[in-house]
Amino acid sequence: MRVDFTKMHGLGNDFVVLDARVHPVPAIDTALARALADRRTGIGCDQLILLEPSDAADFRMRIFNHDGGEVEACGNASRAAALLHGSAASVETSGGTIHVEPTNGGASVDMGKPRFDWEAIPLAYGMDTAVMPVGWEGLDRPGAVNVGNPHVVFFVENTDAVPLDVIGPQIETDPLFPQRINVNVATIENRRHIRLRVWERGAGLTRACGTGACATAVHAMRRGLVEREVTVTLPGGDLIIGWDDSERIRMTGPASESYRGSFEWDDFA
Ligand SMILES: N[C@H](CCC[C@H](N)C(=O)O)C(=O)O
Repeated sequence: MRVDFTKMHGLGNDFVVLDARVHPVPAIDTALARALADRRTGIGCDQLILLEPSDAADFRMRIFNHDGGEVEACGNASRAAALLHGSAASVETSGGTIHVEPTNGGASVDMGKPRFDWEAIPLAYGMDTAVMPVGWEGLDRPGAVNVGNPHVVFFVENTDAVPLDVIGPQIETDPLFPQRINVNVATIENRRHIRLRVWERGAGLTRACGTGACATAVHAMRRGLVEREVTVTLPGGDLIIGWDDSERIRMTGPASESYRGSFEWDDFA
């Protein structure tokens, strides 16, 4: 069976998007998602995105990481879905319902409210998630937050000096995080600017992580380090994150379509 796809990205965090609202898409399992995402033998992407009809929202978005695991949220893909959809929409995800709105060259997304309690992250045992009494190889006292998916946030003097390719997977898979975790290392440049690098759960180092930018921004705000609207500079570019009195996080940034293609499903099944 031939299946159409759209190759998209948000600041270089790239996706293969399948749209089951316009053509049939067979069931996706971990092995198939991993095979499609493989950059040598598959189409290649950080995340495989499946759009489907929804009874609870304008459409549903399912997210499969590079390792094939299905996860709850993907900020950059939310903007790509908005671009593809072409108008404002509510989007059902397993991490909650978000609201997307296309803008000139990208989209603005209401990512909902962050959750800070340890059971919501989740952590394996209770602790203060604002400044956690834990550390790994020189990275310590992080914050943790769930923004649809789980994140741990470290503030450091210089993000480029952190061997994130080495320490990221150690933290991602630490037993403290029963569902693993996305690892953010951030430098506060000033009260309106954060520099961020992310080791993503199930995908590794990516050019950008939308939920990571949201998690990092709200932690910096919670600690009083930045204003309630900041620019977050990732290796792939900038996102604007706001967190207003409604407690809902708003992320604004670019999204792009790279090309369209099709593949033989049975070649990967
Ligand atoms: N690796 C993330 C999913 C993708 C998040 C990232 N691509 C984004 O833009 O938010 C996780 O396992 O929760």
